[in-house]
Amino acid sequence: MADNGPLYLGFDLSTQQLKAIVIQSDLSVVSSARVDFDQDFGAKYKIINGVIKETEGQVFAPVALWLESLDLVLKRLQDQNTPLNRIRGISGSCQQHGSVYWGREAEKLLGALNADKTLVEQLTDAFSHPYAPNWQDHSTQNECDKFEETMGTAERLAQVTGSSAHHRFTGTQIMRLRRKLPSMYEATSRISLVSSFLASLFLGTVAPMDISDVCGMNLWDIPGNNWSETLLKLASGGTQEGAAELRSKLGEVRQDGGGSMGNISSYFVSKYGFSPKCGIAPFTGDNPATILALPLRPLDAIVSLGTSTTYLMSTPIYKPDPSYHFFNHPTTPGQYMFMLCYKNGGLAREKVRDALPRPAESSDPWATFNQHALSTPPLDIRSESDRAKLGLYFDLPEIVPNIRAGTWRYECKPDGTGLQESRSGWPESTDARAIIESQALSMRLRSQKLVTTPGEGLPAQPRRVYLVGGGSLNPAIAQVMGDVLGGADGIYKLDVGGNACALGGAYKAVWAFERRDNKETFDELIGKRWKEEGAIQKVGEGYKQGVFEKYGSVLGAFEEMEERILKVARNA
Ligand SMILES: Nc1ncnc2c1ncn2[C@@H]1O[C@H](COP(=O)(O)OP(=O)(O)O)[C@@H](O)[C@H]1O
Ligand SMILES: O=C(CO)[C@@H](O)[C@H](O)COP(=O)(O)O
Repeated sequence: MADNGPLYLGFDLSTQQLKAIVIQSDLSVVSSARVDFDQDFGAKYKIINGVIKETEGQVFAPVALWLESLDLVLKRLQDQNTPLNRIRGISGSCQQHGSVYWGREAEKLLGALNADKTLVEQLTDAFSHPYAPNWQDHSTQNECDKFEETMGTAERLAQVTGSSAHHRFTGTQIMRLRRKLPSMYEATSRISLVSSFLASLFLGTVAPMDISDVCGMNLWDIPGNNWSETLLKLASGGTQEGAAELRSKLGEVRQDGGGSMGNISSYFVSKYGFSPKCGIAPFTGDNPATILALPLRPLDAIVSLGTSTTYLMSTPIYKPDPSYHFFNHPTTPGQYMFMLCYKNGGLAREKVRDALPRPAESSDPWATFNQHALSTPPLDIRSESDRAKLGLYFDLPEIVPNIRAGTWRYECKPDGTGLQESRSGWPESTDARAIIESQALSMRLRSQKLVTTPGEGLPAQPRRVYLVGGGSLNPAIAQVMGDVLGGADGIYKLDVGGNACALGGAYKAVWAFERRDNKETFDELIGKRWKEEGAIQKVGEGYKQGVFEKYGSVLGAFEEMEERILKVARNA
């Protein structure tokens, strides 16, 4: 490593952990550290998988947990002798949709932090609410109905805000909390997204929201590039004054994803040795940051296998639909991020894994799951007379399709006809492949309009599929994902697969502070410095003629299965 060049720090504050990664201008990684919420603070904050679950479908995280985690992750970087004094810029990525409620003392407390004390000791009184609603929350069906009623249809709401109404979207969450906790809402001076909350700690003042992450609220009018007055009014009680008050709690939205919002707060200078000149770039959502972890080309897709599973593409075409999401691109005006998001990702796969016999204590906990996933043929069709097996494994109520928690097992002929619920079910060992197939079939179904043929004679599919997030470490998941989704050029994983969003945050910091004349685009700058070798690894063939088509034949049956279940099992 050059011993005097600038360094950049990227964070990822996601559901189950806080990660930090330090890189150089040439994008090489210098050091990284992480705090695992359950391992480090599980008992103290009574969290499971980073969150607390309550009645009515509420899911939230204690804000104090994140304050403690920030001090701890910085200490861990310091303990590795990371030269924090050389960090020129910081950015980061955070779980989307979560909201943090600041009280009237917030600015005063943020601006007067003393390095002899911890963040949690000094900032507990800065909040009007000690909890941040989490993206897994599903307590807001009433509010979702109102959002769609107010705009007329789900399609119209999606046209304006990039998404139809979603339980986890911040606008519906704010509307519910205002109804449930009016005095808390009244005592709130500002509302941050998780991304602008983390940026605020570093800035020492409440930071503006980010132009991409703001699209996860159902409040931002994407084509109009402004808050939707109609939706602000709805979320704040139906009056003009209420809308104005909410607008001021939300604050201005920063239009530029790059540049500096200001220098780092003196707390971090005194306590951890940061340079007082270190700048803070806008932080964004973890999914927008993931598409910044590598130069994405048209027809490339990213599948993020974290707590949630997401499917991401970058596109210049704004084509919203109630079954998926559009966000502004985090760095490039005129570009958009297409996203599918599933609640039933990593934890649902873990549940199937844990129903199988446990591998020996010392070996990979996924060994048995992987062995079954790889030894089961596609759709468990072993002979011509076999029927294809299709399942849905929803540990939590799903987002799209909007189906309650449950497990369903169906069968159909290999050509997709004759769909019926499986009478005898199937052994748990078959679930290992079936759950990965099911998650991938859902993504293929919903993204099919966005892909075209990547080469002559090839069916429409992504060019490359990049896997990131914790699950990308799993070779069996990579193989089955590729079988279903295709990927003419193969399936790849990022070498820092589990750290992709933190890396995207760090790349964003490099671009934010080093872009030429404030004009050079993210793709131009990162494209020149990013080297494929050492950054990604091919982990699967992707498109396999015959196999891809086999899954294509049952795609209609998969959709029909969802529709049938939806009719009887719509979320309460
Ligand atoms: N080898 C593995 N195989 C499959 N899944 C894994 C493996 N290692 C980690 N995971 C999954 O990764 C998930 C965490 O992913 P991560 O991207 O770090 O989560 P988040 O960013 O949501 O906190 C865990 O829930 C776990 O199921
Ligand atoms: O709700 C969404 C996206 O809409 C989730 O993707 C969250 O952003 C949390 O992500 P992970 O913790 O799974 O990374």
